[in-house]
Amino acid sequence: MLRISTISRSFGDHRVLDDVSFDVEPGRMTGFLGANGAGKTTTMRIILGVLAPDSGSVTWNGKPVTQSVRQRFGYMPEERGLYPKMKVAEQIAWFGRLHGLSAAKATSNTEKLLEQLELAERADDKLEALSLGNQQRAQVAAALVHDPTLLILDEPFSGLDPIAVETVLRVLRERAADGVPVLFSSHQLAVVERLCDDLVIISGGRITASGGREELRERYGTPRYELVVDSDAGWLRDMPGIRVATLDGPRAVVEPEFGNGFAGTDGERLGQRILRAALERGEVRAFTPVVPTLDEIFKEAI
Ligand SMILES: Nc1ncnc2c1ncn2[C@@H]1O[C@H](COP(=O)(O)OP(=O)(O)OP(=O)(O)O)[C@@H](O)[C@H]1O
Repeated sequence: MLRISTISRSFGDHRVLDDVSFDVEPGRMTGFLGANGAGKTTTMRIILGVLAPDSGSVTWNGKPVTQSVRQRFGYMPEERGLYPKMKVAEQIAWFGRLHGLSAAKATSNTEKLLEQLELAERADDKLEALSLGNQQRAQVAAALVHDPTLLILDEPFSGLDPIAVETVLRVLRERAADGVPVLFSSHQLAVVERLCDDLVIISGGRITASGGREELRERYGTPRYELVVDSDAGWLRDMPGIRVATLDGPRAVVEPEFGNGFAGTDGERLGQRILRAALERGEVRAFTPVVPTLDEIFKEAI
């Protein structure tokens, strides 16, 4: 497991990271979400040892990260680092050699990855001849070629078309399933919402929320119910203990006025009271919990 503990970093008098702590667990895809300039890249650079923190520490399986441990990490930097004039397979294998693979292993890993990333046909083309999306697939291959113990990827999905997103995702998921912790940054909510198991949200250099995706939904999203009846649901406005979030004739979305929403015993009782009141007035077409989207959580957490 990778543990980031109370890391702070300033550039001049600009405090870019402020007491940042979170874990990246084996076997999980952890999405690192934040607006431009929130501090994602700086955090990743510190994990990779490219940049030193002013205070705080990074540990791998409980120990400080040494150079030999770091050599086994896989990193896809924000400023993509491949050589435009070099052939795709040649340079991916070369990256494998830089990370200590034998020539034979570097070649076989490269071939397998290019196959998986659907780039095999472009193996002997120069990188610059590839579309931007394909260049990005090659970047992913370069980060993975040495079978890393940890994967840190800066915006790996940005600029990819939906098919390429699926291809890259399949490859990353396979690594995660093998027990590799995967941390990937993104400022695209929709991408992260679908792809991550765990989520770390950073805003202005501070972690504002972190945890399992479902757990965060429950913790941060305001729980609501949608009620659909057979006549106007305006009577909900007079019901004590709830607030009507939206009302459109027979269709309403309600949330508790105070406390922990509809979670817990009190919340459940309140839910049942709303349902009974609706049944007393006629037919109930639907009564369903509304799961908050990551978008709502993100807005609440920053
Ligand atoms: N070397 C540097 N010198 C001065 N300021 C820096 C340096 N590197 C980063 N910063 C500043 O630190 C802040 C965080 O930048 P960082 O690149 O970590 O954010 P980010 O979340 O990765 O954003 P983006 O999505 O735009 O890449 C920004 O205000 C940036 O201008």
